[in-house]
Amino acid sequence: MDGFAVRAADLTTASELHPARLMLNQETIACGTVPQVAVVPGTATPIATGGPLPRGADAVVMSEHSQPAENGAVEMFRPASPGQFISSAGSDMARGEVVLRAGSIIGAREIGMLAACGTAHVTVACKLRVAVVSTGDELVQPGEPLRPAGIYDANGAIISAAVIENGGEASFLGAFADDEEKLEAAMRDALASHDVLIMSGGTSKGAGDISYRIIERLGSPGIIAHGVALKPGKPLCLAVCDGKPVIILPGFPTSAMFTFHDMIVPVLRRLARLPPRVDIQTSAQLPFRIASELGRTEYVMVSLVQGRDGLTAYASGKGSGAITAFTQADGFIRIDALADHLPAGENVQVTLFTPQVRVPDLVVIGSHCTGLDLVVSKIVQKGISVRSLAVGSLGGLAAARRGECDLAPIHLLDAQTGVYNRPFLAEGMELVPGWRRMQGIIFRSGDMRFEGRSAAEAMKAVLADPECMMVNRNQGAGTRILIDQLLGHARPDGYWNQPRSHTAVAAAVEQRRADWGVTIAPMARAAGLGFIPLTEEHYDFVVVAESREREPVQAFLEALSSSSMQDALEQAGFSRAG
Ligand SMILES: Nc1nc2c(c(=O)[nH]1)N[C@H]1C(S)=C(S)[C@@H](COP(=O)(O)OP(=O)(O)OC[C@H]3O[C@@H](n4cnc5c(N)ncnc54)[C@H](O)[C@@H]3O)O[C@H]1N2
Ligand code: MOO
Repeated sequence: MDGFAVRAADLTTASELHPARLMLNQETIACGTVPQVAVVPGTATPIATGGPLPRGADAVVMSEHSQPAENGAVEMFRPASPGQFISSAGSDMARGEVVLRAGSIIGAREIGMLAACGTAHVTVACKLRVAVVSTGDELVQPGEPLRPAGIYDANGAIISAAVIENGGEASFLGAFADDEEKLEAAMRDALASHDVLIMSGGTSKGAGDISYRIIERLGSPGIIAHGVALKPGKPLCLAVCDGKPVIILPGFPTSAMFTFHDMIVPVLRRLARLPPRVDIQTSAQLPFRIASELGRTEYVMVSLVQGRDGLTAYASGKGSGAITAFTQADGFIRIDALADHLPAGENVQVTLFTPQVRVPDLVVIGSHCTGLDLVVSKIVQKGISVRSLAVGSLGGLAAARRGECDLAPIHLLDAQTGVYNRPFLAEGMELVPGWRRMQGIIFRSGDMRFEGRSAAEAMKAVLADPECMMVNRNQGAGTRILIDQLLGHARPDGYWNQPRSHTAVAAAVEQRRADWGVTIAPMARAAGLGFIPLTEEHYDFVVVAESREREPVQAFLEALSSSSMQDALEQAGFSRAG
C-alpha cells in the first residue's frame, strides 16, 4: 500500500481520539529504491506500493489512516497487525519451486511467468514445418475466376489451417498440375525445406493420379500404406521418405479432412510435443436409417437438434465431395465396418467438433428455399442463432411431429383436393403462409424452340426435335409431378437424368448438358436463363404449437411478414402468398 513502513508494536494503542505519533525517517521508498535507513521504534518511513521494506519495519499503514503532524512527525489512527500489507519473499514462488513444467504450451500466461522470473530464453519444441501441396489440373485458387470445369482449391486452405490448429507451421506451396516432372521437382523442394509433406488429390486410380508413384523415388522406405478401410478416405497414402512423413490425402475435401484428423493429427501432435486431442462425445438418436458400406469404418457428419427425449442427430448425407457439412455439422458418428446400416431410432455417440453442443435458438427443418435464407439472415442479424436443415417437406413434417423443430417449411400438393400444404397438417400444427414460387420451363435465352412460346407450344417443339435434351427431377419432388403432367407418356432424351435439386437442373441447362428442364423462377433468374411460367407452388411454414409463443419463432414470423421482407422476396423472384 502507499503509506508508511512501521513497527506494529508502536501502534497498539492508536485510535482516532488518541493517534500514535511517529517521527518520519529522512528517506522515501519508491519502487526500485533500496532502503538505507532502518525503522527503529517510534519512527516510520514513507513507502510506495511495491517498494522494498526497510530493516526493522514489520507492517505498512495506508496513508488514508494517517495525518502529517508538525516537526517531521506523522499521526496514525489505527493499530496495525504485524505483517499487514506486506508480501514476503517466497510467498509467490519459493526458491527451487517448479514454475513451468516441460511440455507446457507457452501462451500469454506462461510467458508472463517466464518474464517475471527474468527468463529471456527457454528451450522449446520446434514447430513442425509442414509443406502443403494440392494437386490437380482442375484446381483454381480462391480469389481467381473459376474457369469451365474448374474447381476451387479448398484443401490447400483447409489443411493449412488444420496443421496450424495442431501445432504445426504450414507453408502452402500452391496447387500443381498433374505433370509428373514438375510435381516431382516440387515434392523434392518441399521435402528439402520442411519436416513433413502433406499433399491432397491424385491418390486413387485416375489417369492423373501420379503423386504416389513419385513417392517411391523420393526416399526410403517409401509408401507404408496405400488404402485404408475408412469411408470417406479410402485412398489415403502414408509414406516415409528418408525419415520424413509424406502423406497424400484423398482429393475430396471431406475425405481429406477425416483422414487428416484420424491419422495425421495424432502424428503431428506427437511430433509437436502437444498432448493428444481430447474428443468430447454426446449421445443422440438417429431420425432416419443410414445405409453404410460393408467393410469400411464410416464417418458421417451430423447436425444435432433437441428433440422431446434428448438430442437427435441428422446426418448430412451429402457425400465426400460436399463441403457445407463442415460448417453445418456439430460432429460425426462412426459406423462399424461390419454394419451395413444403422436403423432409425438408434442411439449413437456423436464426437463433437466443438467442446459443447451449440443449441440453436430456432430450429427450421424441412424443404430448403433460397427465400428462406433471406428471412433467416434477417433474424440472425438480431443475434438469434438458427439451425436450418434441408431434409425435404416430408422430413420436415416428421421432425415437427417429433418436436425436433420450431418451424417446418413445406410445399406439398394434395393431388385429391388440389390444395397445397394444409391437408398435411397433424394435430398441434399450424400453417403460416410463406410465399409462392413460380415453376416453369427453363431454357437458354435465344433458343427458338422456347423463346416467346407458350408452354404447350414449347412442348410440341421439344417432342418434334429428337436432338432436344431434357433434364428431369427425382421421384417424389413436387416439380417431378409437373414434368410428368407436361410429358404425358413421352420420354424424351435426358428423361433418366434425375437430379435432386433446382440448382442442378439450372446448372445442367446453363452448362449445355440439357436444353430444358423445370425449376422455380428465382433459380432461372439467378442463372440468367429463359423462363416459361407453368404454375405457382405454395411454400408455407408449419409452426409447432408448443413453439408458437417462443421469442425466436415470433421474431421469424415478424421478419417474414414485414413489408421490407416481402419486397426482398419479390425482388428475388418470389410472389406473395394469399
Ligand atoms: N476407380 C476408382 N476410382 C476411385 C476410387 C477407387 O477406389 N477406384 N476411390 C474413390 C475414392 S473413395 C475417393 S475418396 C476419390 C479420391 O481420389 P483422389 O485422391 O485421387 O482425388 P482426385 O481424383 O484428385 O479428386 C477427387 C475430387 O476431389 C477434388 N479435389 C481434388 N483436390 C482438391 C482440392 N485441393 N480442393 C477441392 N477439391 C479437390 C477433385 O477435383 C475431384 O473432384 O477417388 C474415388 N475414385
Ligand atoms: O473414400 Mo472416398 O472418401 O469414400 O469418397
